[in-house]
Amino acid sequence: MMPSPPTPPAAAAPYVELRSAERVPDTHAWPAGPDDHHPSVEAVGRDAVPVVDVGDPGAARAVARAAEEWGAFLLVGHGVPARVTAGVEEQVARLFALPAPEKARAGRRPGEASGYGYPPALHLPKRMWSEGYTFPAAAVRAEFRRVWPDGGDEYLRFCDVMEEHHWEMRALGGRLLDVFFGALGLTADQIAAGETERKIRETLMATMHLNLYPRCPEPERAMGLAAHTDSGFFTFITQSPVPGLQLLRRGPDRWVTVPAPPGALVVVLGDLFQLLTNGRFRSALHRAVVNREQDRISVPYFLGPPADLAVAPLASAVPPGRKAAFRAVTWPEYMGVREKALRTDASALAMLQVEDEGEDGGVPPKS
Ligand SMILES: C=C1C[C@]23C[C@@]1(O)CC[C@H]2[C@@]12CCC[C@@](C)(C(=O)O1)[C@H]2[C@@H]3C(=O)O
Ligand SMILES: O=C(O)CCC(=O)C(=O)O
Ligand SMILES: [Fe+2]
Repeated sequence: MMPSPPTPPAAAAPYVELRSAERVPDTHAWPAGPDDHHPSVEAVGRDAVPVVDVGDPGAARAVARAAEEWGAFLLVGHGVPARVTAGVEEQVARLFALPAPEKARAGRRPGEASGYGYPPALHLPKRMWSEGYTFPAAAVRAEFRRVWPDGGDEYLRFCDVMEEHHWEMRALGGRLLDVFFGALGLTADQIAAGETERKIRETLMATMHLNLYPRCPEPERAMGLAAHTDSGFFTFITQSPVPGLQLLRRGPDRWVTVPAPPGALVVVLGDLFQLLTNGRFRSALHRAVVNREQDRISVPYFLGPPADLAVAPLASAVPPGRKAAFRAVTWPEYMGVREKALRTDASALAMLQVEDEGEDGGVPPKS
């Protein structure tokens, strides 16, 4: 689900050199849109972003609460070495610091899933104040030959670091998935014996999207990454210590700035997880804002089903005697539905909802 009305896509302009800009050019200046009518607030009191320690015996309960209320949380106690996270940020900064023609060698062409370029699923009237690079996490070595065709030390170092990050995140993804299953009420035995649960855990696919948000001379006129929900199951976001990620809290609607405590990963739930949990866990509307002083890097690691796996509500998430609230869909099908929904200002999840005695299927109102 994305909040903005359908708008003509921005002209396929190449990235402008954002770092040296003294003003925000017209192409990047965002008029006050629906998102901007909500105030941005600090993450304190009832707006404190939930923190979950994955090693805590009460983790499943904490995850259930956060997933129902926020669709997002900060994850600690995950065991990913700080050395790996620091290495990733260093390598991503180095990648984006390469001269423009070197990055352009890996430019993502229309219809391609990977490469240097704009977020593939956001079609917006204005450009965003960021640079991006998307690739399947398992294909880092093949992908980055496009940037460093001759291989060499820089290439090898980049790939080693990204691969180690991928292994850590993939293992953590499987572990957190079981915590989510526990949060739905499954016992350890049921999780171990469940055929669907096993299939989902074993086939989880990972995509990485590297984001650089350069510091901006007029941050209030620019947008780092426009408001969106992620489409997959869930996303781990490794972010630099510079805050910028915001989550939309409802009633009254307000943007909450997610803190960036050292070592914490942000977990954001996606639309297919809302569908998988029959609407019990919610995907989170989020965006990234920019600031005047510092560049910010974020490295989201998207986990979702393989392209040919149809995702339907888990039996354990459908209340006894009720029908599943959504029809089954594959990830590529869902992307198509979402694209169509965007053009008609509809909610993609609502389009997949199955009528059932008029009860709430768990789709939140469009913002
Ligand atoms: C796995 C994916 C999720 C994503 C589309 C993609 O194929 C690769 C990039 C991801 C991203 C990152 C920025 C925001 C977003 C909406 C977009 O346009 O590209 C997400 C996509 C998503 O979650 O649907
Ligand atoms: O920069 C961030 O923290 C968020 C990135 C994000 O939401 C995305 O790439 O999908
Ligand atoms: Fe996102």
